[in-house]
Amino acid sequence: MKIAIGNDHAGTAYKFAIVEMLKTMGIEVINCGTDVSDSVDYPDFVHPVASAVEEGKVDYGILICGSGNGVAMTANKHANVRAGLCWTKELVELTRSHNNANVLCLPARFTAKEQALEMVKTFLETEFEGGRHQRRVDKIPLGC
Ligand SMILES: O=C(CO)[C@H](O)[C@H](O)[C@H](O)COP(=O)(O)O
Repeated sequence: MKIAIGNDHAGTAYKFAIVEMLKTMGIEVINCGTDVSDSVDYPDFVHPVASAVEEGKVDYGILICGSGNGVAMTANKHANVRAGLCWTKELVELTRSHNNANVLCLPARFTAKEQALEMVKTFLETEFEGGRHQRRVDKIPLGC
C-alpha cells in the first residue's frame, strides 16, 4: 500500500507521528507536507496529495491542518477525490464504509495525537460497504 500525506504548519508534529506509525506497518509513504512549523498556505501542500490520489499514484491520502476544513475543501476540488473530515473513530468508520473516502482529513488543533493515530488505523482497516452507498457515491460528481 502507498499513501501520500500532506500538512501545513499546524499539522507537522502529527504528520511525523503518523508517518512513523505507517512505516512500522510496512506502508510506503510519500511526504508532501511541510516539515517545519513556519507558517505556510495549506493548498500548496494539499494539491500534490490530492493529485496523487486522483491519478491513482497512491491508494489513499492523509491531510492535516488546524481545523481540517481547509485541507478537506481543497482536496475535494479534485476529481475522484472523496476527502472526509473526521474527529472521532466513528466518523472515520462512516466516511470509509458509507462514503468510500480515499482521503482522511484530520484537525490537529482539535484532536489528541493518540486519537489521530487511532483514526488513521481505523481508516485503513475499514472497508467500503457498497450497495446503496455505491449508488450515492456515484452521484457525487457534477454532471451525474
Ligand atoms: O486550519 C487550517 C485551515 O483550515 C490551517 O491550519 C490554518 O493554519 C488555520 O486557518 C489557522 O491559521 P494560522 O495561520 O495558523 O493562524
